[in-house]
Amino acid sequence: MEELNFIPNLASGPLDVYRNSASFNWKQLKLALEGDIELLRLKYKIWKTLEEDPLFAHHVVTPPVEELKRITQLQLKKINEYKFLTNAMFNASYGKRTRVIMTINEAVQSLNPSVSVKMAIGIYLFSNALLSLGTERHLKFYEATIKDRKILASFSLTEIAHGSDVRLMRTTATYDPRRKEFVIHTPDFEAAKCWVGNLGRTCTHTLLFAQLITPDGTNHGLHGFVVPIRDPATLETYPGLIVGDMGEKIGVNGIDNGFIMFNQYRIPRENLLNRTADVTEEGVYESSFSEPSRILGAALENLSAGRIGIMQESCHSISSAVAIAVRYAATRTQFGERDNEVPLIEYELHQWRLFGYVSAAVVFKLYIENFTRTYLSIVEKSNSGIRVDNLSEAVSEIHAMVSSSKPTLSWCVLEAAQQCREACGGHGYLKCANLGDIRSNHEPTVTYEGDNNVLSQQASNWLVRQYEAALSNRAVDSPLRTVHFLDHLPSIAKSTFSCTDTRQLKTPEFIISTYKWLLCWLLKYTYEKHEAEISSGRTKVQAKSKTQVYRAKTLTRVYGEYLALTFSLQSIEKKDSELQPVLYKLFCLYGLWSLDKHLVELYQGGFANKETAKLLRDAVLELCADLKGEIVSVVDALAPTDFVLNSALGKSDGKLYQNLQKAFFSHPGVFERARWWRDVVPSKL
Ligand SMILES: Cc1cc2nc3c(=O)[nH]c(=O)nc-3n(C[C@H](O)[C@H](O)[C@H](O)COP(=O)(O)OP(=O)(O)OC[C@H]3O[C@@H](n4cnc5c(N)ncnc54)[C@H](O)[C@@H]3O)c2cc1C
Repeated sequence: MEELNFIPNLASGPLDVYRNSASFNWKQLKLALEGDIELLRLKYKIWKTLEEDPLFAHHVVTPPVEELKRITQLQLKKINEYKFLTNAMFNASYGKRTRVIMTINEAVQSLNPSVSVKMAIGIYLFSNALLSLGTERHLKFYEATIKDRKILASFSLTEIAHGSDVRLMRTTATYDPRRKEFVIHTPDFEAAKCWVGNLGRTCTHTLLFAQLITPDGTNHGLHGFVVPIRDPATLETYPGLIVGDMGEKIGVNGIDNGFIMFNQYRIPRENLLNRTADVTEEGVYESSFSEPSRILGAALENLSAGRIGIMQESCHSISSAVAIAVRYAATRTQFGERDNEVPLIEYELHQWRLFGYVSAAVVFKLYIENFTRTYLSIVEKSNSGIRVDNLSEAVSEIHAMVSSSKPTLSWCVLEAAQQCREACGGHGYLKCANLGDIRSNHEPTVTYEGDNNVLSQQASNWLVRQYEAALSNRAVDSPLRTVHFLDHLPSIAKSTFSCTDTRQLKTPEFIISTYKWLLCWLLKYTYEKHEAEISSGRTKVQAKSKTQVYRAKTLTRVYGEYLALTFSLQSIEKKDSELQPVLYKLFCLYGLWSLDKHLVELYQGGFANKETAKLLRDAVLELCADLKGEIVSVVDALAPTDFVLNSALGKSDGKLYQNLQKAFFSHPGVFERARWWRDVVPSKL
């Protein structure tokens, strides 16, 4: 236990009543959820350092948008100066270094999401792209970004008229062999790049995706280019560019999202990221697929790393939201019998509203920690040229996993933030509760790095392909074994609900086998509809579109939940025996609480009988009741420090009304007469 002394103890107070009934030590659970003591130590070091720095002090009143952008940029500069990524960590193996970078990102995100997004795009996404899409000639940009921090980058893909459908983007990069340069051009406002984080005010370079055109007029499709935007010394944009800031958004206002139009803007030929394809000095296009395994690894990294980062951040957002709402529920009393007021947490309705989300937070954390390790080990092997069996299939499977999990997690976290806000009643609506900021800063994650509904379609396409293979007795391409159960399709499809007691439902075996049935049935339901649409004369695109609602979309969500369950279960099985009882309960609650939302499909497909809904819902409520004595310590394990949580309702001392009074009384001008009083009182004439 001494090894966990770097985690500050919690102040004694009203929450002790519930803390004392926990069956486990919350610090040990915290370590189990983090998965690595050194990374946990680093997180606490970052939080402590930033707490002591006035630049990171919280704002009681939201500053104007332009000021938020200034502060965010200054905070990023300061974080660079702190050098949380030490030289030793920087020189460690790819897997270790990336885990450290991800931890720094998570720690910063829970304090100020705008800074972490700024850092993730401006430093890590860009430098990763240089390594994976570029070659030796781009190392100077890499060093200047990640080591010297002289470059702050942005990522320009989205255009005004095209976002999800990237193929039709219209920004061009035409090669001019005379001057050995690419000429970047924006034909009209609809083709302006937009939404680009860091572009509005601050970035020095952008990673631009544009249609590459050779002198013979051939369009070779979208390629990546490093494009200088501003003079780093003055932040003046270069001639030939029209760059603007997009103005106020409904969250993450510290980020300067911008738009840009290029007017015959020239960049050197060498700025094309040329790992997979190049243009010779004379203007001949050459594809260089000399090392297919490395190229695939590179593609994998680019596609998935950013979305994994979003999922890690989502885990932090849901952890903070449930910590605030559960601590509030344990200290806030309302109603009761004979003047004996009862804490909200005692009400079954309140438990049901919140505990499912607490279980989701735990399951997601364990899932993402486990999955990240698997993912990084595959990328590391492939980058270093070590043979990875079925790499191409693994790349497709990981893409499907990420494309289903990002929607499943980010939507669930958004629902959680809203439910937690409501569970704190009117006080939850105060800025000082922090639930509003958590919600609105999290919200765009369902859209950026791939809109959730569009990503879902990519995941279901992969799933249906595996189903087709299983139907025709071909091998399922699932090196990570996420759908290897399709080899037993006929027997799974025949299974039905046979439980007679809630105890039989509250087991990983029941939950996992029910999910397998559900996936098999949704695959059949989606596939058969698609085939029927094709038979009726629709095109493939039309048929895909007609299978989304109730079918493919639900299939993807269920697959995302199944992944969270199977990966977290693997992790729970290896945890300390003292922690396992509570972890299994949380696992079962998440599984059954999620299955409750799929009862229609369980009945529709003939799995359920007349007892199913009753037993399943009884089991959910029993688990909620069982977890009541544990839940405060569970959220203690999930929560960051009080400074980071920044909530008058969710402080770990549980002194709800004292903290609320302090927040009210310290609000600037709280007791002042309105400065504008003269404008509104009746004039004396
Ligand atoms: C805060 C924020 C930061 C961002 N940062 C960046 C950045 O740094 N760089 C960058 O390049 N971009 C950035 N973006 C843009 C983001 O990546 C895009 O908004 C996203 O890819 C979606 O594209 P879109 O907005 O054009 O939506 P559209 O593609 O127009 O989609 C609109 C809606 O239609 C639905 N839809 C689309 N196609 C289909 C279909 N086939 N079937 C059914 N429904 C469909 C989608 O689900 C969506 O709900 C950012 C966006 C936000 C909000």
